Amino acid sequence: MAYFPFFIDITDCKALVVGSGPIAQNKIKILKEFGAKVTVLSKQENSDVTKEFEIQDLDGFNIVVAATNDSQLNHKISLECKKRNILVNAVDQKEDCTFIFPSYIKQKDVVAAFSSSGKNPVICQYLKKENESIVTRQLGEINDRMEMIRKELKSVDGQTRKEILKEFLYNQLEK
Ligand SMILES: C[C@@]1(CC(=O)O)c2cc3[nH]c(cc4nc(cc5[nH]c(cc(n2)[C@H]1CCC(=O)O)[C@@](C)(CC(=O)O)[C@@H]5CCC(=O)O)C(CC(=O)O)=C4CCC(=O)O)c(CCC(=O)O)c3CC(=O)O
Ligand SMILES: NC(=O)C1=CN([C@@H]2O[C@H](COP(=O)(O)OP(=O)(O)OC[C@H]3O[C@@H](n4cnc5c(N)ncnc54)[C@H](O)[C@@H]3O)[C@@H](O)[C@H]2O)C=CC1
Repeated sequence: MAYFPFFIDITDCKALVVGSGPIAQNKIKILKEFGAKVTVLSKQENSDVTKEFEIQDLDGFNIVVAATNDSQLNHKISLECKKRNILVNAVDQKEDCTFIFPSYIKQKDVVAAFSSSGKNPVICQYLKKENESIVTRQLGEINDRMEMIRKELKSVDGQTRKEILKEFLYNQLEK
């Protein structure tokens, strides 16, 4: 079954990443790019908390990424998060994830995200590459401008508003 693409506001969510190797670093960068408050726990020095993981380390977090190289530990973290209704991603096992990271293009607040529902991340990378010429920086900037215009058009009837907004968008794209 395909996964449904919820877009979720994670600003100021408390995220815990267990592990600080290259795979964890990528997830940390992404979570921070979308405004989450990230704590990194691992046995390595390049973490906020340097220690062996224990279950009570999950206390107080809304999002957890199990990014260790120990698949049994990642599985254990996932089970505990599921019990506590904490969103969990395990980097080595799709079944241990209650959410997965897509491949995405972000231009300011415009976000295009691609998923294979965990079947084949390389397809996601292909889709990202193919769409980079459409999801441009310009589109991100136009989006900001259109937010203001849309607010000003609140009192205009729906159909007219839609037409004005579409025309504005296409005009801007031609510039
Ligand atoms: C389920 C998921 C969970 C999650 O991580 O969220 C997951 C799981 C796994 N990935 C594995 C391997 C690889 N993953 C990548 C790349 C990406 N993987 C990402 C997401 C996801 N990967 C989630 C599903 C997303 C979906 O399909 O919709 C991307 C999109 C997002 C990101 O991580 O940033 C990012 C591309 C971003 C970009 O470039 O834009 C590459 C390619 C590369 O390295 O270049 C490889 C090597 C090739 C291969 O093996 O396929 C393995 C085997 C691990 C092992 O060997 O042990 C597992 C475990 C398993 O399959 O169960
Ligand atoms: N989802 C994805 O896109 C991909 C996932 N992977 C998976 O990601 C896993 C991690 O990869 P890397 O970052 O390269 O691994 P790594 O070996 O560089 O890092 C492992 C990290 O886990 C920490 N760790 C291990 N046991 C711990 C414990 N008991 N308590 C606290 N911290 C602990 C280590 O201190 C280290 O920071 C791989 O084993 C692989 O299965 C690999 C490729 C892509």
